[in-house]
Amino acid sequence: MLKIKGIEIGEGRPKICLPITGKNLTEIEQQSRVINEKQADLVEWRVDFYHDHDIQSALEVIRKQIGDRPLIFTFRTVREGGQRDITDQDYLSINEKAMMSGLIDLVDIELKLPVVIRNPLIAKAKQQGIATIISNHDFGKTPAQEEMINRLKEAELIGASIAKLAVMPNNSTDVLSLLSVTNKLKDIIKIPLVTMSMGGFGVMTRLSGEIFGSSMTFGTVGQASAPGQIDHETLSTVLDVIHENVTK
Ligand SMILES: O=C1C[C@@](O)(C(=O)O)C[C@@H](O)[C@@H]1O
Repeated sequence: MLKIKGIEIGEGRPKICLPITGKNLTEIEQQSRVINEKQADLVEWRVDFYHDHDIQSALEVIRKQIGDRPLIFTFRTVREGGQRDITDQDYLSINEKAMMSGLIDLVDIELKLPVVIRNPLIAKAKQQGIATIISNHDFGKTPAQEEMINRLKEAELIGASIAKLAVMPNNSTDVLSLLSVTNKLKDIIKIPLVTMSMGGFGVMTRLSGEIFGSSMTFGTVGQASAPGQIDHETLSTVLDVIHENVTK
Protein backbone atom coordinates (compact mmCIF):
# COMPACT_ATOMS: atom_id res chain seq x y z
CA MET A 1 0.00 0.00 0.00
CA LEU A 2 1.16 3.49 -0.82
CA LYS A 3 -0.31 6.41 1.09
CA ILE A 4 -0.24 9.83 -0.55
CA LYS A 5 -1.94 12.76 1.13
CA GLY A 6 -4.22 10.39 2.99
CA ILE A 7 -5.19 8.38 -0.14
CA GLU A 8 -4.36 4.68 0.27
CA ILE A 9 -3.38 3.25 -3.10
CA GLY A 10 -3.44 -0.55 -3.10
CA GLU A 11 -5.99 -0.83 -0.30
CA GLY A 12 -9.78 -1.20 -0.52
CA ARG A 13 -11.76 0.33 -3.36
CA PRO A 14 -9.59 1.22 -6.38
CA LYS A 15 -8.85 4.92 -6.40
CA ILE A 16 -10.41 7.08 -9.10
CA CYS A 17 -8.06 9.33 -11.01
CA LEU A 18 -9.50 12.07 -13.23
CA PRO A 19 -7.29 13.49 -15.99
CA ILE A 20 -6.99 17.15 -16.97
CA THR A 21 -6.72 17.41 -20.75
CA GLY A 22 -7.00 21.17 -21.35
CA LYS A 23 -5.10 22.82 -24.25
CA ASN A 24 -4.62 26.14 -22.48
CA LEU A 25 -4.75 27.74 -19.05
CA THR A 26 -8.44 28.63 -19.31
CA GLU A 27 -9.46 25.06 -20.13
CA ILE A 28 -7.11 23.69 -17.50
CA GLU A 29 -8.54 25.94 -14.82
CA GLN A 30 -12.10 25.07 -15.73
CA GLN A 31 -11.45 21.31 -15.80
CA SER A 32 -9.54 21.42 -12.52
CA ARG A 33 -12.50 23.14 -10.87
CA VAL A 34 -14.98 20.53 -12.13
CA ILE A 35 -12.66 17.68 -11.14
CA ASN A 36 -12.34 19.11 -7.67
CA GLU A 37 -16.13 19.26 -7.32
CA LYS A 38 -16.31 15.59 -8.37
CA GLN A 39 -14.21 14.58 -5.39
CA ALA A 40 -11.68 12.56 -7.39
CA ASP A 41 -9.23 10.57 -5.27
CA LEU A 42 -6.37 11.70 -7.51
CA VAL A 43 -5.93 14.09 -10.40
CA GLU A 44 -3.66 13.56 -13.41
CA TRP A 45 -2.41 16.46 -15.50
CA ARG A 46 -1.83 15.18 -19.04
CA VAL A 47 0.75 17.74 -20.04
CA ASP A 48 0.94 16.50 -23.64
CA PHE A 49 -2.58 17.94 -24.27
CA TYR A 50 -1.32 21.41 -23.27
CA HIS A 51 -0.23 23.64 -26.16
CA ASP A 52 1.71 26.17 -24.12
CA HIS A 53 5.12 25.78 -22.51
CA ASP A 54 4.57 27.51 -19.19
CA ILE A 55 4.48 24.46 -16.95
CA GLN A 56 4.81 26.38 -13.69
CA SER A 57 1.75 28.62 -14.26
CA ALA A 58 -0.41 25.66 -15.23
CA LEU A 59 0.68 23.72 -12.15
CA GLU A 60 -0.15 26.69 -9.95
CA VAL A 61 -3.60 27.02 -11.55
CA ILE A 62 -4.29 23.31 -11.04
CA ARG A 63 -3.05 23.25 -7.46
CA LYS A 64 -5.14 26.26 -6.57
CA GLN A 65 -8.27 24.47 -7.80
CA ILE A 66 -7.65 20.95 -6.50
CA GLY A 67 -6.33 21.91 -3.08
CA ASP A 68 -4.66 19.05 -1.28
CA ARG A 69 -5.61 16.26 -3.69
CA PRO A 70 -2.71 14.10 -4.96
CA LEU A 71 -1.57 15.29 -8.40
CA ILE A 72 0.09 13.09 -11.03
CA PHE A 73 2.24 14.80 -13.65
CA THR A 74 2.16 12.89 -16.94
CA PHE A 75 3.72 13.76 -20.27
CA ARG A 76 2.56 10.90 -22.48
CA THR A 77 4.77 10.50 -25.54
CA VAL A 78 3.28 9.93 -28.98
CA ARG A 79 4.83 6.47 -29.20
CA GLU A 80 2.76 5.48 -26.12
CA GLY A 81 -0.49 7.11 -27.25
CA GLY A 82 0.14 10.74 -26.26
CA GLN A 83 -0.84 13.91 -28.13
CA ARG A 84 2.37 15.79 -28.70
CA ASP A 85 5.85 14.83 -29.79
CA ILE A 86 8.81 15.80 -27.69
CA THR A 87 12.54 15.16 -27.73
CA ASP A 88 13.96 12.98 -24.98
CA GLN A 89 15.88 15.99 -23.71
CA ASP A 90 12.70 18.08 -23.45
CA TYR A 91 10.92 15.20 -21.72
CA LEU A 92 13.73 15.19 -19.18
CA SER A 93 13.67 18.93 -18.57
CA ILE A 94 9.84 19.26 -18.39
CA ASN A 95 9.69 16.47 -15.83
CA GLU A 96 12.58 17.90 -13.82
CA LYS A 97 10.88 21.30 -13.78
CA ALA A 98 7.65 19.76 -12.50
CA MET A 99 9.50 17.85 -9.80
CA MET A 100 11.24 21.00 -8.61
CA SER A 101 7.97 22.97 -8.49
CA GLY A 102 6.91 21.38 -5.22
CA LEU A 103 3.39 21.14 -6.67
CA ILE A 104 3.19 17.50 -7.75
CA ASP A 105 2.92 14.29 -5.73
CA LEU A 106 3.45 11.64 -8.38
CA VAL A 107 5.18 11.55 -11.74
CA ASP A 108 4.51 9.15 -14.62
CA ILE A 109 7.72 7.95 -16.24
CA GLU A 110 7.58 5.64 -19.25
CA LEU A 111 9.37 2.32 -18.86
CA LYS A 112 10.57 2.25 -22.47
CA LEU A 113 12.32 5.63 -22.45
CA PRO A 114 16.06 5.56 -23.06
CA VAL A 115 17.69 4.49 -19.80
CA VAL A 116 19.80 7.67 -19.72
CA ILE A 117 16.59 9.72 -19.50
CA ARG A 118 14.48 7.34 -17.43
CA ASN A 119 16.86 6.42 -14.62
CA PRO A 120 17.95 9.97 -13.69
CA LEU A 121 14.27 10.97 -13.54
CA ILE A 122 13.49 8.09 -11.19
CA ALA A 123 16.45 9.12 -9.00
CA LYS A 124 15.38 12.76 -9.02
CA ALA A 125 11.82 11.86 -8.02
CA LYS A 126 13.14 9.81 -5.09
CA GLN A 127 15.31 12.73 -4.03
CA GLN A 128 12.30 15.08 -4.12
CA GLY A 129 9.98 12.67 -2.28
CA ILE A 130 7.75 12.25 -5.36
CA ALA A 131 6.19 8.85 -6.04
CA THR A 132 6.86 7.30 -9.45
CA ILE A 133 4.39 5.55 -11.72
CA ILE A 134 6.45 3.57 -14.19
CA SER A 135 4.12 3.04 -17.12
CA ASN A 136 3.87 1.15 -20.36
CA HIS A 137 1.19 1.39 -23.07
CA ASP A 138 0.39 -0.64 -26.15
CA PHE A 139 -2.41 0.93 -28.20
CA GLY A 140 -2.24 -1.74 -30.91
CA LYS A 141 -2.47 -5.05 -29.11
CA THR A 142 -2.26 -7.07 -25.92
CA PRO A 143 1.22 -8.56 -25.68
CA ALA A 144 1.78 -12.16 -24.56
CA GLN A 145 1.25 -12.72 -20.83
CA GLU A 146 4.92 -13.38 -20.21
CA GLU A 147 5.82 -10.06 -21.83
CA MET A 148 3.25 -8.14 -19.75
CA ILE A 149 4.55 -9.83 -16.58
CA ASN A 150 8.13 -8.89 -17.50
CA ARG A 151 7.22 -5.23 -18.05
CA LEU A 152 5.44 -4.91 -14.70
CA LYS A 153 8.26 -6.72 -12.89
CA GLU A 154 10.83 -4.52 -14.57
CA ALA A 155 8.97 -1.41 -13.38
CA GLU A 156 9.23 -2.66 -9.81
CA LEU A 157 12.88 -3.60 -10.24
CA ILE A 158 13.92 -0.14 -11.43
CA GLY A 159 12.33 1.55 -8.44
CA ALA A 160 8.68 2.32 -9.27
CA SER A 161 6.30 3.25 -6.47
CA ILE A 162 3.47 2.05 -8.76
CA ALA A 163 3.69 -0.17 -11.88
CA LYS A 164 1.21 0.63 -14.64
CA LEU A 165 0.29 -1.20 -17.85
CA ALA A 166 -2.36 -0.21 -20.42
CA VAL A 167 -2.91 -2.48 -23.43
CA MET A 168 -5.43 -2.77 -26.26
CA PRO A 169 -7.55 -5.91 -26.54
CA ASN A 170 -8.47 -7.25 -29.95
CA ASN A 171 -10.84 -9.87 -28.50
CA SER A 172 -12.24 -11.07 -25.20
CA THR A 173 -9.34 -13.48 -24.65
CA ASP A 174 -7.01 -10.46 -24.57
CA VAL A 175 -9.11 -8.95 -21.78
CA LEU A 176 -8.82 -12.19 -19.79
CA SER A 177 -5.11 -12.20 -20.45
CA LEU A 178 -4.62 -8.74 -18.89
CA LEU A 179 -6.81 -9.68 -15.92
CA SER A 180 -4.94 -12.93 -15.47
CA VAL A 181 -1.55 -11.19 -15.43
CA THR A 182 -2.84 -8.67 -12.87
CA ASN A 183 -4.32 -11.41 -10.72
CA LYS A 184 -1.08 -13.43 -10.81
CA LEU A 185 1.14 -10.50 -9.94
CA LYS A 186 -0.94 -8.93 -7.20
CA ASP A 187 0.62 -11.20 -4.57
CA ILE A 188 4.07 -11.29 -6.13
CA ILE A 189 4.78 -7.63 -6.80
CA LYS A 190 5.13 -5.58 -3.62
CA ILE A 191 4.09 -2.21 -5.07
CA PRO A 192 0.56 -1.25 -6.19
CA LEU A 193 -0.35 -2.29 -9.73
CA VAL A 194 -2.48 -0.27 -12.14
CA THR A 195 -3.56 -2.19 -15.22
CA MET A 196 -6.19 -1.71 -17.85
CA SER A 197 -7.41 -3.10 -21.13
CA MET A 198 -8.38 -0.08 -23.23
CA GLY A 199 -11.27 0.43 -25.67
CA GLY A 200 -14.87 -0.70 -25.26
CA PHE A 201 -13.94 -4.35 -24.86
CA GLY A 202 -11.70 -3.60 -21.90
CA VAL A 203 -14.33 -1.82 -19.81
CA MET A 204 -14.49 -4.57 -17.17
CA THR A 205 -10.83 -4.05 -16.34
CA ARG A 206 -11.55 -0.44 -15.38
CA LEU A 207 -14.17 -1.63 -12.89
CA SER A 208 -12.89 -4.89 -11.45
CA GLY A 209 -9.58 -3.78 -9.93
CA GLU A 210 -10.58 -4.62 -6.38
CA ILE A 211 -11.04 -8.27 -7.37
CA PHE A 212 -8.08 -8.77 -9.67
CA GLY A 213 -5.52 -6.39 -8.20
CA SER A 214 -5.53 -3.06 -10.03
CA SER A 215 -5.48 -0.24 -7.52
CA MET A 216 -6.35 2.81 -9.61
CA THR A 217 -8.75 3.51 -12.46
CA PHE A 218 -9.02 6.50 -14.78
CA GLY A 219 -12.43 8.06 -15.37
CA THR A 220 -13.64 11.09 -17.30
CA VAL A 221 -15.30 14.38 -16.75
CA GLY A 222 -15.75 15.44 -20.36
CA GLN A 223 -12.88 14.47 -22.63
CA ALA A 224 -11.29 11.04 -22.15
CA SER A 225 -7.50 10.78 -22.06
CA ALA A 226 -7.57 7.21 -23.43
CA PRO A 227 -10.10 4.99 -25.20
CA GLY A 228 -12.61 3.14 -23.03
CA GLN A 229 -12.66 5.42 -19.99
CA ILE A 230 -16.09 5.88 -18.47
CA ASP A 231 -17.59 8.85 -16.72
CA HIS A 232 -16.82 9.47 -13.10
CA GLU A 233 -20.33 8.97 -11.70
CA THR A 234 -20.88 5.60 -13.35
CA LEU A 235 -17.39 4.48 -12.41
CA SER A 236 -17.89 5.47 -8.81
CA THR A 237 -21.27 3.71 -8.55
CA VAL A 238 -19.94 0.44 -9.96
CA LEU A 239 -16.81 0.53 -7.79
CA ASP A 240 -19.09 0.97 -4.76
CA VAL A 241 -21.27 -2.00 -5.75
CA ILE A 242 -18.19 -4.22 -6.14
CA HIS A 243 -16.62 -2.95 -2.93
CA GLU A 244 -19.75 -3.54 -0.87
CA ASN A 245 -20.05 -7.11 -2.13
CA VAL A 246 -16.38 -8.02 -1.93
CA THR A 247 -16.17 -6.85 1.67
CA LYS A 248 -19.50 -8.37 2.85
O1 LIG B 1 -1.64 5.73 -18.45
C1 LIG B 1 -2.74 6.17 -18.24
C2 LIG B 1 -3.89 5.31 -18.29
C3 LIG B 1 -4.73 5.71 -19.43
O2 LIG B 1 -4.02 5.45 -20.61
C4 LIG B 1 -6.03 4.88 -19.48
O3 LIG B 1 -6.13 4.01 -20.34
O4 LIG B 1 -6.92 5.12 -18.65
C5 LIG B 1 -5.08 7.18 -19.30
C6 LIG B 1 -3.87 8.08 -19.17
O5 LIG B 1 -4.26 9.42 -18.96
C7 LIG B 1 -2.99 7.61 -18.09
O6 LIG B 1 -1.78 8.34 -18.10
